[in-house]
Amino acid sequence: MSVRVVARIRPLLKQELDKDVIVTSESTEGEGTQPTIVRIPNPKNEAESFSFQFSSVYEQETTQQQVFESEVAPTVKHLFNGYDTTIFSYGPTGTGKTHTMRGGKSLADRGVIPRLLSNIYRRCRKIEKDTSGATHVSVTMSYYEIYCDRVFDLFEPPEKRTASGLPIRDNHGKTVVVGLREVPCTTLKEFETLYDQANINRSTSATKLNAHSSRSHAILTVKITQTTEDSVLVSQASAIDLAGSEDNRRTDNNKERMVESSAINKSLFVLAQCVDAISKKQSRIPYRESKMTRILSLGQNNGMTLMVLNLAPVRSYHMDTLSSLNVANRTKKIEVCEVENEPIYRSMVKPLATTSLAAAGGTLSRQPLRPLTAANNANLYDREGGKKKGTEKPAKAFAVYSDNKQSVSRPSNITLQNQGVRRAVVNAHKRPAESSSTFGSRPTKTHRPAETTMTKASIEALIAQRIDEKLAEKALQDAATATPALSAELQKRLDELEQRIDAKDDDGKSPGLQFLLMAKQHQARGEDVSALRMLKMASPYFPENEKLATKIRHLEERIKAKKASDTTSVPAEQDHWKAAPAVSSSLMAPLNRETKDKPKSFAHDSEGEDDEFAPVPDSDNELSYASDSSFRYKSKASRKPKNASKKLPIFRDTNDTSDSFMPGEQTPRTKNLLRIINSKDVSQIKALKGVGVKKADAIVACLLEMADEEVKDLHSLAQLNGVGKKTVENMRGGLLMKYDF
Ligand SMILES: Nc1ncnc2c1ncn2[C@@H]1O[C@H](COP(=O)(O)OP(=O)(O)OP(=O)(O)O)[C@@H](O)[C@H]1O
Repeated sequence: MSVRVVARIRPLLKQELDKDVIVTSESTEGEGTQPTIVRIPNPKNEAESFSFQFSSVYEQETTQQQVFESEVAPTVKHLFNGYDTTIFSYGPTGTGKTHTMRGGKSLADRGVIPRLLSNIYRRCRKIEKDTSGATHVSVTMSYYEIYCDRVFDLFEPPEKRTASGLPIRDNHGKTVVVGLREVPCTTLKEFETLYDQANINRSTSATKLNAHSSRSHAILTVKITQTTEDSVLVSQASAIDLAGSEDNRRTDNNKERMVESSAINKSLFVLAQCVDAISKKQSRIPYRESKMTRILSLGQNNGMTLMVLNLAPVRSYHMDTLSSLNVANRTKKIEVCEVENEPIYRSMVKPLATTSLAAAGGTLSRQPLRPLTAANNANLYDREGGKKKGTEKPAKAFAVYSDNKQSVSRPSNITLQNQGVRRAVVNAHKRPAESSSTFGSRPTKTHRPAETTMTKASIEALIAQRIDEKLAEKALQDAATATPALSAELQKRLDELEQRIDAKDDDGKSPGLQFLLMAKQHQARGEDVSALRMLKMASPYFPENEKLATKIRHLEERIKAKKASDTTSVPAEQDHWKAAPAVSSSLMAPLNRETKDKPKSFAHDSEGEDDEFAPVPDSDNELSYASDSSFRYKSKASRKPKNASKKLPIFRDTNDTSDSFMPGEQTPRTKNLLRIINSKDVSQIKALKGVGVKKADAIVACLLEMADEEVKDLHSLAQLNGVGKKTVENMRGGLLMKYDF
């Protein structure tokens, strides 16, 4: 299933005015229903607006309790059934991330974390009571921050910190923080004391944009261990309060804050890159470029993931809000494996490892994945407030044993990294049950629950094997369609640099090197504007470094020269972090324009800031990181429709002789229709003539399957499942003629 993304718009702060509110919510199902759309004006043309659809949108007046009850409480049941959950808040500085996660001191103000713990303890007591003490539930937690790309244990007082922080390591595909304390915590009261104390240790400072700005990402991991006479089940909840992105043109940050801010922005920038790379199924996901992304492992982590996108409603956040909406919009497309942790039978418990797991949490290694369970649970996250059919924990499909993992050679042509499904496949291959060489590696009969028979086990093993085969097939297909990797030579150089950085990292010597690495990577891909940004972020770490200053100067000059020579198309390279909204520009907004606006123009019209935010692309696809040219808005005239055919001018209006399938000959009406389709926004698409909810859903499903492909012309549109020529004519006919100028 995908990451669930919800947006929360915070109320106005004292100094903010009603007249400056630009972010609003809407519901698709009519008045009184839960909004799902965030609407915000196009900064280039306020007569237009962009809409972004999420699973839920919480308006200004939403209480802490409402957010918790709707989003987090339903996950607790699954947590106790053995599923891991990750909840993280994301958004610009001062938008309410800490308020959402931690909240205030009063009962009503308590945020997601204290409420979650309160819920967990209540459930612990209930389980113990219901089983008359036969099940014992223990809760332990770790809490740490990533400050300037260094990891610090928040349960340790600051004076005990080493300058370089705690090292992180990869451990069988999981990121672990070495030496992190894992503290038992038996009551809510104990938790509150610990948590409050730890939060004092967290790095916060006053900035111009937030009097109590978090200067670090904070990760709380709660591990729940349910022990019965013969089994141990471990699951964990991770709650992550990310630091907010900062536009340093607005912060007036001093040098110290600037260094923090660079580190925050860099890690969030990498997160945005990871999100983009995952959603484009690229073979290289840049997780390693920041500790936060290594730990968060979006798309790699199993279990349920909830992203709360925090937004400020006012104009001063306009660009930051758009950037965050854009990233969140991509995040919702990330698929995560929903895998249930399996109980470990007590006779099989292994000795505890010496390191604490970070994102993986805990000292027990996770059990082998169970593809069948994962498949069964695809719809587990019940959002409709009740039990969905089939959302109950599925009956165990086959007996569960904690065997020693066997090393099985990986299929050579499957990329193992970064793909939840692929990892599931590989892990599945490690499952002893699936080994074709009988069940010899299974525990001996004395280790098994008495009621399990060999026949049943073999049937289950067969079923599991078939499922694994199917998953392997899918992984192979994915691998085949993945974007080609960087050249081997370039990749090698980047890897070497990464290793050097890793080595220095542990000494805490040079986080600035990481910016340089990223600058190099961007330059290698020809992304000069992003490279420049990275070099500038690196510069506080290398004050008075002439070479770096010269490099920055040269790059600036090159970008300027490029702009000058490129006046027809829009030369602005999209900065990933500041990326302009790639989504659904509103259908209604252009239609509602009262002024005689020209059709939306993406022409580059100014220097400076606009460079970063300038043009609003028609779709996600144009926000590619692949090359400089991919950041440009190609004039539509220069686009080659995929299946262009000169012989098919079938969708011409009688008054429109120019519209055909040839590049450059589409009328504004056709362009508008394609823009609406490519927005993948169900609410817009269903508003087209002759398209209902069902058809709109089918179209969006088709588009999602096409991954990065856009529908480039009417002919391609007519090829989509359930569309056809007539529907296209209807859709197009229903759009106002005023676009045909
Ligand atoms: N839903 C809300 N209701 C009331 N006040 C809120 C709400 N959300 C945020 N605030 C207030 O807005 C201010 C900024 O919130 P907060 O510190 O949580 O932002 P943040 O996103 O965590 O910022 P940073 O990234 O700088 O840490 C605080 O004064 C907070 O109390």
